[in-house]
Amino acid sequence: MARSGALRLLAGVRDGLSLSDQAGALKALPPADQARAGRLAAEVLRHQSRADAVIGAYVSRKPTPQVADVLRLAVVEMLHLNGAAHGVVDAAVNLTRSLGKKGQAASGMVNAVLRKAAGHQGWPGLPPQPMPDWLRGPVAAAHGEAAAQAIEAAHGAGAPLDLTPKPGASVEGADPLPTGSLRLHGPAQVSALPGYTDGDWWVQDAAAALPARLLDPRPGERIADLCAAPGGKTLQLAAAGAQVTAVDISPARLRRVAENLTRCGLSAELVAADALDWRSDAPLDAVLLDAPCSATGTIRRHPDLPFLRDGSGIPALIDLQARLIDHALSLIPPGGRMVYAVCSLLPDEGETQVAAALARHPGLTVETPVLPGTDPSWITPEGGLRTRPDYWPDRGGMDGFFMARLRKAGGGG
Ligand SMILES: C[S@@+](CC[C@H](N)C(=O)[O-])C[C@H]1O[C@@H](n2cnc3c(N)ncnc32)[C@H](O)[C@@H]1O
Repeated sequence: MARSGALRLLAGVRDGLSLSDQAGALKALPPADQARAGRLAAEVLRHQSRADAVIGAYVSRKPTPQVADVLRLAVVEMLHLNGAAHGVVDAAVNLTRSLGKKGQAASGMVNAVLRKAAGHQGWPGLPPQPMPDWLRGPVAAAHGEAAAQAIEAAHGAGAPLDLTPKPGASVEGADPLPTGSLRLHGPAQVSALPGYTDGDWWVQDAAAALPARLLDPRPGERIADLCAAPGGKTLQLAAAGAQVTAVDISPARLRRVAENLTRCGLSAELVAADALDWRSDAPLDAVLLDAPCSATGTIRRHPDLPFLRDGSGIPALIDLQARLIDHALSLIPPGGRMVYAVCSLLPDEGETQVAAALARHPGLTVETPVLPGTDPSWITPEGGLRTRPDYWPDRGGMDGFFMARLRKAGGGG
């Protein structure tokens, strides 16, 4: 059942739906099968080019998209997830037969191809799935070819589960990371983990937890968290004792902020608004702007992203980010601070945005990030902090983020 669920999810991605858009699509399956279907679909997307290389060695004619997904799923199960060949091949043949007349005609071919693929020796040496050209070009230009390959390998490895603990909280069995996050390896049902109902922690990638730390919130400070949902950074700011206003354009996504705050026993003011139109009633001490972006730093956990995007939306995002930076700066007093962050691998959304903001705002400065557990080599020439999926390879990587702490001209600070 999980396999047919995975195929349904893959067909959805080919139709332009993200895996998270399809969260309700498998409701009829038991929860464990839904979870396994999601994991299988994600692994196929992470290794599609490698699976296609294996399949290509044994097919004489290009299979239909549906049959291609059955073949890819079986190859990934056998060669990557160490599934027992006989069970995987039988299941794939049955799934092919269930695809109607064309499937029945293809089932013999599927059986023959997969029996040969089961003995394929070259899987570990196959190159990782390449990033799409619109992403690979700028990443390789900024960081070099070796880094682009290392990032691709990190995308293939997927992501562990990171938690941000409330001050003083711990989670049994989780590895503490140098930056203060906790890391769990292997699949886990989040709501069944110790401390979930008590709200001792929330799910947040280790790199995603850095922008709020960079802002260095103090108890009692009034801080606006712009573009706040689902609220990982709002929770960090509130847990540090700040008076937080969380602004997001999406009321539905803000509801998730509310749920997370309630579970963790924290509070913040929630405002559903376009951040570009929002102004605070009372003076602010600081702003955190986690701007909407290409999300290309999160491909480890969202392997569907390269299949759904073609890069055409990026110029509009870059324009929006620049306008949000200018507006955020208008919200803080002279001498006030803001952190700009994006979960993007693209310099145009990170390093270049900050360089452009410095040029637009005379007197604006970037403060060198000093964050426990981060490496000085992550600091960029603009004075921001760049994280990449290939960092911490032995620990399981981290999301790609760019962040910078900006100090507005004037004031005493
Ligand atoms: C990268 S996510 C934010 C993640 C969040 N800061 C966290 O840590 O959980 C970007 C968010 O920006 C919101 N957004 C996009 N455009 C916006 C705008 N013009 N004003 C306010 N929020 C916006 C989206 O609804 C989305 O929730």
